[in-house]
Amino acid sequence: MNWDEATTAPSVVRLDGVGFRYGTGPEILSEVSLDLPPRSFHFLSGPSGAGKTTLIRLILLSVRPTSGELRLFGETTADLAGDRLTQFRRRMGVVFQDFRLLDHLTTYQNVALPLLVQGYEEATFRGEVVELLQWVGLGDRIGAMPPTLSGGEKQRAAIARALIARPELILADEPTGNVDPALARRLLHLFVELNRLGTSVILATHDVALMDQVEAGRLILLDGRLYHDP
Ligand SMILES: Nc1ncnc2c1ncn2[C@@H]1O[C@H](COP(=O)(O)OP(=O)(O)OP(=O)(O)O)[C@@H](O)[C@H]1O
Repeated sequence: MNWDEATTAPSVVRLDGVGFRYGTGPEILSEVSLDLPPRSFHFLSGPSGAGKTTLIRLILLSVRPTSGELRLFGETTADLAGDRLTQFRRRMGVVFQDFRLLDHLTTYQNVALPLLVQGYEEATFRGEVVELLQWVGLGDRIGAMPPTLSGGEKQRAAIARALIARPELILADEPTGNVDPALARRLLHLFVELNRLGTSVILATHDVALMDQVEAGRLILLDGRLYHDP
């Protein structure tokens, strides 16, 4: 990237004074502002119930701000609907806390699903899916059904599925929960490597020891407010 591109590239995620409540419930997020440049890596932390998953759902456009503005890839998202909304969502990959793998499909089919849904022919991506599964260390579990995978294997399958369509932004909600510290470090390094290749990463975690291993921005949610460290 040359200097001109670096200075003009729009923020991947920008929130200005965003507030959010579920229905008529209490305000979960208040006056949240955030400006994440392309190719950045941020941890998102905060106590249980602070709103980390909610913030991720907002960025994924699964729920909409009750106040303030959310911009993605330099564009306002307030009026997105239909095909345009689908196009925006396809620019993001997500690893859910509970994996959300489909139990009746193999590991390979789960990871290939986002490409099938987008209308690609299997012959065009088969090698790529296998290569990605090998990259996340699941080369020998390609034909396995999710109920037979360990927690760590399910997490890696969910990570591979989030990456297969080469998203510009990846959101991962506790992707290293439920695995031992050594595997957590390996999974973290998958995200670091991905970030080196150009993808922006937001990784929600409670794990301070994990955050200490990577030099990255830290976003901290506390009482509905978002703090930046540094
Ligand atoms: N669909 C919903 N309807 C109403 N309230 C909700 C809903 N989802 C979450 N909440 C509430 O919003 C608040 C924030 O929840 P959220 O899951 O975003 O927190 P979190 O920081 O991700 O928590 P954890 O670390 O435990 O996963 C909590 O008080 C939760 O009870």
